[in-house]
Amino acid sequence: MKKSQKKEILIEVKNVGLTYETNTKPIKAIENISFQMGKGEFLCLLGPSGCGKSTLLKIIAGYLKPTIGSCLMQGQPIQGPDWNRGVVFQSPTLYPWMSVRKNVEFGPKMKGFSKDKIEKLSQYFLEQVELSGYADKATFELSGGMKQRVALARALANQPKIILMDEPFGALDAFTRVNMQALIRKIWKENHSTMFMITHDIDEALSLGTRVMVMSKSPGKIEKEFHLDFTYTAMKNKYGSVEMGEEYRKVKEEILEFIKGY
Ligand SMILES: Nc1ncnc2c1ncn2[C@@H]1O[C@H](COP(=O)(O)OP(=O)(O)OP(=O)(O)O)[C@@H](O)[C@H]1O
Repeated sequence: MKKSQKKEILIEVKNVGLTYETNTKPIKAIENISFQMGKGEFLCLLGPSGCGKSTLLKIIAGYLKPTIGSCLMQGQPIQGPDWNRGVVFQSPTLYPWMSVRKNVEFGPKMKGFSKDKIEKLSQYFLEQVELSGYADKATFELSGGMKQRVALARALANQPKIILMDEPFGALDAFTRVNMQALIRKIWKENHSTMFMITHDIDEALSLGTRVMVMSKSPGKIEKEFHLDFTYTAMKNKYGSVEMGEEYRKVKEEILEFIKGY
């Protein structure tokens, strides 16, 4: 794509704010958030605990309605959850009574696809998350990292236009986490996906995101934004790791400096 060509806008968040009504006092979680997401972007969202990251993700997913402002997908208001947006949470919510394969096939089945298409989809995405050999296992037989890969395959099999991930690797050990990062980068590249990911890990954000946004403490607002290409250099690297050069250190320090203020 030529640089002068504009990317197709997938998500538009316009002056969004959300206040939770509680039994005691209202809690203003986020306010005045506006941004657009283009097709193919990998956006990572960082911010201090409680600043409203999950609230924003749930609004984009369609689980919550903003108190003020609007959220659009391809120009249409987001009215509720739908197949266009796949969601992956920190703790994979799999159906424990179903096999790995059945978990992945659940969405395509609900969409009424033919048996042949359902099988093709589950086979393809189980291969992508490197779990073909575990298709007939029960999900309780899997490790945490494997369960998260099933959750990812299940979200991908619904062929959403965007995947929203809330701290997807937060519960995993450091080794598994690094492998999952390489896997998600590969999936993003191979499928030309659009990704929105919440993380607490600055290195994770910098090494995956083509764009990183940093939020301030509650009520959360977007305070900083970076357009990055470290993830592309990691793809070229034999070991799939990012070169932490001068530019990387500069961005990381700027984010650390900002977060230290909270
Ligand atoms: N259902 C709810 N009812 C009332 N308040 C809520 C609800 N969900 C979240 N909050 C409050 O809204 C604010 C933002 O919460 P949110 O979970 O969006 O933040 P977060 O940045 O994702 O946090 P963390 O990084 O710790 O997961 C917090 O003050 C939280 O206590």
